[in-house]
Amino acid sequence: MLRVPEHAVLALDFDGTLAPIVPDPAKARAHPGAVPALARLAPRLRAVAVITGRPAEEAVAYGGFAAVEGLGHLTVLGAYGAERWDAATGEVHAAPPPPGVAAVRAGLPPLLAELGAPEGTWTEDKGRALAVHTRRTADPDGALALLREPLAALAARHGLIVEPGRMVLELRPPGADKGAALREFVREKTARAVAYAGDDLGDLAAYGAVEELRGEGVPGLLVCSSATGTGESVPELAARADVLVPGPEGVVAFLEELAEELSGA
Ligand SMILES: O=P(O)(O)OC[C@H]1O[C@H](O[C@H]2O[C@H](CO)[C@@H](O)[C@H](O)[C@H]2O)[C@H](O)[C@@H](O)[C@@H]1O
Repeated sequence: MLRVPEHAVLALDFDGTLAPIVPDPAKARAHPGAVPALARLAPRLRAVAVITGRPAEEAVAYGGFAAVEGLGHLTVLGAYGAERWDAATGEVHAAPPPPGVAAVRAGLPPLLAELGAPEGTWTEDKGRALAVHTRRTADPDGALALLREPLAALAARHGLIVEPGRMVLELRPPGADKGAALREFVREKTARAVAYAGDDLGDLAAYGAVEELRGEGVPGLLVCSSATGTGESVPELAARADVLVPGPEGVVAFLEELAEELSGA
């Protein structure tokens, strides 16, 4: 990446990587240093993308990514790649959600009541997916264990899959993942090097894409935004990463360092 920055794609996850984890998903915001660091870096790279499980428009708003000098060509791939926002147009492109999403939306409240989902269980309606969060319950891991199988069964009945994450089970359509989204973005930009930073299970697919690209001769760098000490780290991600940094603060420091190196290049 440092050797051919003008041919390199940098892609990053949002929650837990660019934005610190907070109890209320609606209050998540990019680390204050994230946008300035990306704005310094982006003009020196082929392209920069944020690849997230969030709806694209929400990630743009919570990230503060719109109308930023230096980020005029940023792309946000939301809903695991099913939605796309480009800073150059300010438009979001997405296919309509499949009908199974409406069926799951209707089926979730009675199922959660029937299961006795503990107080604090909260459903985030993302339009094309429903995410059931347990972070605000007294026992988040216990609540996840209680809900995991019944939610998987509900999702399967309506043609959806369950995407597990940090204190969340997301019921979403199959067919998109961060790996496919990253591969397609690298192809579109005809990039010759790639770096990806993530923190959660949903990022493993993007790690896989970078590893595949390496096999095809495209140099790749894997960065893990580690949640060490929180009980939420993903050992598989950490084991496959080239660089381990302590959460969004560490990611920002890493981006700043990279920007510094490239400004001297
Ligand atoms: O792909 P990402 O950008 O990492 O998005 C994954 C999910 O992130 C959000 O949930 C996570 O962050 C919340 C805010 O810090 C936190 O409260 C929650 O426990 C985490 O799982 C978001 O709410 C989900 O919709 C995203 O799919």
